[in-house]
Amino acid sequence: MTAGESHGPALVALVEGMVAGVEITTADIAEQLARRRLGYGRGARMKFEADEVTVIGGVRHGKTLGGPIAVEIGNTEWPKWEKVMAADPVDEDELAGSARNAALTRPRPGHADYSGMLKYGFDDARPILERASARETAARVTAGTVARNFLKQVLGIEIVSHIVSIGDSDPYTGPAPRPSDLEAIDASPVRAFGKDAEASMIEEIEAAKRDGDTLGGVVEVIATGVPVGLGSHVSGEARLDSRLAAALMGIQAIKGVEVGDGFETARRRGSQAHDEMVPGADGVLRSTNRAGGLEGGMTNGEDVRVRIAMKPISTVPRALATVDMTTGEPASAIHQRSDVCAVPAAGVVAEAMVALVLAQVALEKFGGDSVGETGSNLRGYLDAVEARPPRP
Ligand SMILES: Cc1cc2nc3c(=O)[nH]c(=O)nc-3n(C[C@H](O)[C@H](O)[C@H](O)COP(=O)(O)O)c2cc1C
Ligand SMILES: C=C(O[C@@H]1CC(C(=O)O)=C[C@@H](OP(=O)(O)O)[C@H]1O)C(=O)O
Repeated sequence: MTAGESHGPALVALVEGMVAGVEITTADIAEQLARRRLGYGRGARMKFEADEVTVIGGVRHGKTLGGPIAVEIGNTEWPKWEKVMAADPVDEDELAGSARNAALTRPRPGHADYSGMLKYGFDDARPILERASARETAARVTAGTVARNFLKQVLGIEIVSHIVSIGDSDPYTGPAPRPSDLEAIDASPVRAFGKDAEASMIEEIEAAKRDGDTLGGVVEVIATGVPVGLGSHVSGEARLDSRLAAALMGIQAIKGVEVGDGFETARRRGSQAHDEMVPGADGVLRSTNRAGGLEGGMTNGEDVRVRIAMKPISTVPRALATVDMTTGEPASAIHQRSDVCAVPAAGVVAEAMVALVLAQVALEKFGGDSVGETGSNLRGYLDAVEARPPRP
């Protein structure tokens, strides 16, 4: 669970259900938050604002305690917004003349402004955009860091993402990266895995910037070391593919989720769409992973691989046509500043969402209250699984 507004004093992330003994520090969270702020095409706000991490509860001397974990992500820009976003009533005089407090009455097509103003009964988009803003993803990345550490320390699962394309750039078509490639990917200004794809993405962003426009793109997330049998076939809600899709679609501006080869699979014949099995020395082997590690709503022991489609940023500098909600007249949509492209950041957020879902299904399967107990439950299961089928 997360709480907090974009220009509020802080965001809060609350993680429930994590076992005791997971190693996690303020520095681990800060490191993941720093990754989220990077990326060619991000707006000015990423430069002047900083995330201040304070772990409020659930962790002692660098290890989780088994209770809810609460983390505050303070916003260094708060002093500028103290009055405009105050929780308690503020004297009208104190707000008079404040540009920041001026009512935002020209909803941006593509953002939450219009529907939110009507649904929640506001004449000003401020109360809507404050919570709709993807600033909230800082809290998700924070929660995801706890899940990420748990997955790595207990199950050996690691997660990497990279940007496949931005706007109409030439998509990356090479082999999927491994977790050991993460540092190189983060060193790329667009979080690309491959120099050709990187150059094409940067070109797209430059062109959009010149034209006062914005861009979306495609992100791929890969989880390695995932044991067979997470998730379940027994119901729609239990299927891991549906849970991953819901979590990823829940990220601001994500409009599509693809599992494995996804839409491309729909164009293939069955003989070319699935991942054939052959007996190997260590069990069943697959020469392909078109399914993205998921069959029947369960992991099949291969890498989990998903892609997401992000729409272009809706605060378009060359402002889009809208209607002023006060006068009913045609108008230009709100624009003060914004990201041109936030796809690289969305990749880091997507890693966090995948980590949270995988941690949840792993804990459903293996249970336990401590790293040791969950680990021994996992080992018992893996011993049973590894004995099947008999080796030829
Ligand atoms: C990391 C990230 C950064 C974003 N930055 C902006 C931004 O600067 N300006 C903007 O209008 N939308 C931005 N968005 C997108 C909005 O949050 C999103 O368009 C809005 O929530 C409406 O999208 P929806 O239809 O998916 O809810 C960003 C999204 C993400 C994931
Ligand atoms: C602050 C963050 O992202 C913000 C997400 C966002 C939006 O509309 O989603 C709009 C921008 O904020 P503002 O309109 O105040 O410039 C981004 O900077 C962040 O990611 O930390």
